[in-house]
Amino acid sequence: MLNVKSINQYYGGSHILRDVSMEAALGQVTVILGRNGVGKTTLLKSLMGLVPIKSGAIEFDGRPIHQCTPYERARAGIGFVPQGREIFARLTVEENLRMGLAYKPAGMPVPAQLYELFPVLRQMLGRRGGDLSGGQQQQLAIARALAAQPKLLVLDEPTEGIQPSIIKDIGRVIRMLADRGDMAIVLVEQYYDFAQELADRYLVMERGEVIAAGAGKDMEAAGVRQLVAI
Ligand SMILES: Nc1ncnc2c1ncn2[C@@H]1O[C@H](COP(=O)(O)OP(=O)(O)OP(=O)(O)O)[C@@H](O)[C@H]1O
Repeated sequence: MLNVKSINQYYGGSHILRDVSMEAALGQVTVILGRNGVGKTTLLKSLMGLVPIKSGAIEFDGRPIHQCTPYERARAGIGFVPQGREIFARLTVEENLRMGLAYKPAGMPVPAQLYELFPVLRQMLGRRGGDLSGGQQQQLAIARALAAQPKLLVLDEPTEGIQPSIIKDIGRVIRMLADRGDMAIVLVEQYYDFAQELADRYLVMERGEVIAAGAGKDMEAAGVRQLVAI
């Protein structure tokens, strides 16, 4: 589904991603862990085409996409939930959800299933995004990414600054989406227990490199908790 082959990325003269390779499969949650500043967000931005890579390749659904614009990648079926959520504060919840459909044919409805996943959004359709709590905004950001029914969902630290009950809800939704079997999920996460609970596969980054990877069930035994402890 997603195949990242030895990518290198630079910010100016700083070599940030160093020969990073990874895969994500349908029906699986692939978790990326690592301490602050190791390049996790940069890796996701490279997947989305928000920053250019200098070398390597990114294949999605069997075709190279690393030359494609972010718009083309979204159209190809990649949904992105950015760090910090990036909700449109002055637009309503419903308008935010419609933004997720921006590149779909005009008049396409917001999938009703989103309100089953996040019932709170249905109650708040007319409320401005900026007036929602952090947890509700996170749910809205995920729902907005899901509106276009992506084949790959990429999430950057969805638990950051969110209260425990909503973290649980978000975890349930991520598991459910993966178990449906028609979507691959890539999750960057610093909250170890949440990451471990969801991971089918994991990889750990340090200074722009992948230093460990394996099956989610082996994370504890492999000492990943210690690798990412601050
Ligand atoms: N726009 C930028 N210009 C220059 N350097 C940047 C830029 N964005 C990030 N960096 C640097 O790239 C490195 C990787 O940052 P990145 O945000 O990818 O790390 P991260 O693992 O996601 O960290 P965090 O968990 O804090 O979000 C850091 O050293 C950071 O300072």
